[in-house]
Amino acid sequence: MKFAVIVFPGSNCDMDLYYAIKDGIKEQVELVSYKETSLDGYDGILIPGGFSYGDYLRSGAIASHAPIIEEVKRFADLGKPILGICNGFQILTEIGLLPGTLINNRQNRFICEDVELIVKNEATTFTNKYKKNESITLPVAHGEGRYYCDNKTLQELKENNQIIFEYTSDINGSVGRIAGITNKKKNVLGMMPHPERAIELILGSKDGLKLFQSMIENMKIEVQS
Ligand SMILES: NC(=O)CC[C@H](N)C(=O)O
Repeated sequence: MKFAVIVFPGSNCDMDLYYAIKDGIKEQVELVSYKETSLDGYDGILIPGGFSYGDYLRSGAIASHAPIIEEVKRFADLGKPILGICNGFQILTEIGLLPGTLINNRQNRFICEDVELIVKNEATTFTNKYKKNESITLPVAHGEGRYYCDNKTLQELKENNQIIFEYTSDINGSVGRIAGITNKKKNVLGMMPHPERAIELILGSKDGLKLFQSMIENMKIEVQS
């Protein structure tokens, strides 16, 4: 199994993700430039956190026009797994692979802290090593992390079980305390908290590890079938 971590100008969690895969689940991983136009040979795509293009215009807005994006969309259409964390989540909403958007935190400042989340849907490629409603702790570090969508979209997210992670308290004003969602097909996950920064206890939590373990297990099953 081989993962690609897509690197944009201003990505700054790319190496965290790289090591989460290399050392956390001991699988192959390569950094792939935003200038590339092919993702052939990769089984999973990871879009890291950071400040792509300095978050100018809106976080993720300029990255959504990068050369690699058409290929990310093609990969999603094929049903292959894509995980976007923080700025990665912002990019996934900008390119329309996930509904809604991320806007300034209600408190209008950057927040950086460990937060408690509930795993609302454990029956996905990304979460099936967790228990339903399991409480986990992951760090957040964002200024534009407030998930927003209209009521109709929120209803659809609920009906299709697309809400994957929910904050236990209202940390930034997100609609429905949403911390992470998937697309309808459930092969694209976007989340604001950082599982790649919580893969060993020395980092304060290893609650993020099961996410990568779930992904790899399901990717292997998919390839065998
Ligand atoms: N850690 C990150 O990805 C930062 C996210 C982002 N660009 C923000 O501040 O909203």
